[in-house]
Amino acid sequence: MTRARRSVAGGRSKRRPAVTEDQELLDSDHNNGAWIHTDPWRVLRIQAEFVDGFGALAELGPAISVFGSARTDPDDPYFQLGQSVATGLVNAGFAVITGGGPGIMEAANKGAFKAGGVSVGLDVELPQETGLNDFVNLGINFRYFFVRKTMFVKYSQGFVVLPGGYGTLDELFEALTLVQTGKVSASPVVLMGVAYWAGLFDWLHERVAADGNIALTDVNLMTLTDDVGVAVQIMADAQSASSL
Ligand SMILES: C/C(=C\CNc1ncnc2c1ncn2[C@@H]1O[C@H](COP(=O)(O)O)[C@@H](O)[C@H]1O)CO
Repeated sequence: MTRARRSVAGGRSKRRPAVTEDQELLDSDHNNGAWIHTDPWRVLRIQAEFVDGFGALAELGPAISVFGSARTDPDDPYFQLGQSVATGLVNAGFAVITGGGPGIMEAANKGAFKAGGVSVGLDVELPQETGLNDFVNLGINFRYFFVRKTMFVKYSQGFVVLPGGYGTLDELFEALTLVQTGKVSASPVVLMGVAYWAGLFDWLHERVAADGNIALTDVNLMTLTDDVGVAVQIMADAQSASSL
């Protein structure tokens, strides 16, 4: 499979930025108030990222986003799980979308790539940026986190979430919030790594739902499984149901 690597931001160097574009936008005291003049123009750059992202992904077809830790080693069992579920998703006719970085992202891209599928990496400018992993065949570089997050949601029909930290939790809860509030049509969310997620799942049941802050149906937006076949079948069933 040929590799199409695109940079939404254009020919940026691979040097680590001292200050990222997100930081310049979000730190309001940055640049001694120069933002008063630069932010209105920054909107055009943000707009261009949306345009380029939409252009690159418009014809992707059915796809599943796989989220998980950037720090998982290739010899970790969760790396193997991420690779296997991505292979299963490709065999079921899905493209696989990740953040394009190391760890679980690389595992999922590897599984998709080696299965001959479309392996998307949505990379983002970070101070500790590592660049796209070697198993991405449709790669896009974003400067703005929120633009990139829009792409995960807009071009995925479901989400598979493996163990991870704040980044993964942010992506998981964004997907859940959008489904819960009806901002996107019901999309399956599968958590893989039952031992890892069980504590969170129990807390959501026993504390968050019990206190009335979410409904039990909100907890049930997620399925916990370690079984690749089950995860893939959930995505395939949802896809068939949505195309009826
Ligand atoms: C931390 C290291 C590299 C970071 N590189 C990343 N590249 C692309 N996407 C990333 C990166 N780090 C986080 N993400 C996104 O968040 C999720 C993982 O975050 P977590 O905090 O590690 O759980 C992941 O799904 C990405 O979308 C050097 O090791």
